[in-house]
Amino acid sequence: MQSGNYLVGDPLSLDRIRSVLIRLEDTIIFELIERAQYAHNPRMYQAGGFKELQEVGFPGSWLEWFLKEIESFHAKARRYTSPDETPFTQDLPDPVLPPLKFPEILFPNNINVNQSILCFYMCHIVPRITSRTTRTLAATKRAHGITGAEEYEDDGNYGSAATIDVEVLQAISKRVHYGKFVSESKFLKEPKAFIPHIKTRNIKALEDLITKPEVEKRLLERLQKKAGTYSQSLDGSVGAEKIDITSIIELYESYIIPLTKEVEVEYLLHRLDGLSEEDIERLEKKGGP
Ligand SMILES: C=C(O[C@@H]1C=C(C(=O)O)C=C[C@H]1O)C(=O)O
Repeated sequence: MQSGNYLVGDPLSLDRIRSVLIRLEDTIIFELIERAQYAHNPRMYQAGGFKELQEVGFPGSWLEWFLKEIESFHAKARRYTSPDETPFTQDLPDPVLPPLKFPEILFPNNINVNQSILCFYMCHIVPRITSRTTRTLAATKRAHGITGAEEYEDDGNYGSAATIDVEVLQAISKRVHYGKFVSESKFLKEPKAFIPHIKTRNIKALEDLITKPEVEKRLLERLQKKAGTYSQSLDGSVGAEKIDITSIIELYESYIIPLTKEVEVEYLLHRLDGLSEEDIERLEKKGGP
């Protein structure tokens, strides 16, 4: 397994980049299993869902407040000076330490698709992965005479659930934005294949160039195995799986992979920005940035 730290080895080796994506699969699956142990708790995702937050001057949702507070601390610890970290929160504080000197691996860009990640996570993923726990909670409440709207979806574990939500979102964000490293690696391997389509902004041609169906197929097969193994109860009891495995496959197939490819294409569309014709010709002839 190659190091995930791009300061070690060839930072643009596609194999090394893919090994980082594979490691992030484990983080995402385990964190989703953790989140699935709590109910949906939909008020956590509603702006104004907690009057206590409004009273302290924060108009957003419980989860947005967690993201702001956690990312503000991480920003002071210079987390977002690293090119493989992308915040959800805007206007973060400056680091208390001078930024680390990272090698200029990526072409300058300000691609950030975290609002799309936040949207699909809250709207589609959380309700799906927590549905079993939510149903069990409702049955328990009914057994204690609590019926109607009070039955559903809320177990009050807002702090624990939001802490896990932030960890899942940060892992998904890192995975999706790693598409920039993937694109830089593929571009430098054969610039002349990409340059004409970048110049004509032929998105479909760029999508076809970066898409590797066999890699995606292997990923989904690996995910099925991993999710099946990780979600099993230790006693191997059937039906007590900790999470709906198909929800993890759907997360990747419908959201993570498509969004990663959108990041790859967006990065390529701006890969020649500011370069002179001579720079581009040099790229076409010899390769290299
Ligand atoms: C990330 C890559 O680029 C594309 C996106 C993939 C993904 O999001 O898993 C997999 C293969 C490619 O279609 C890659 O080539 O490894």
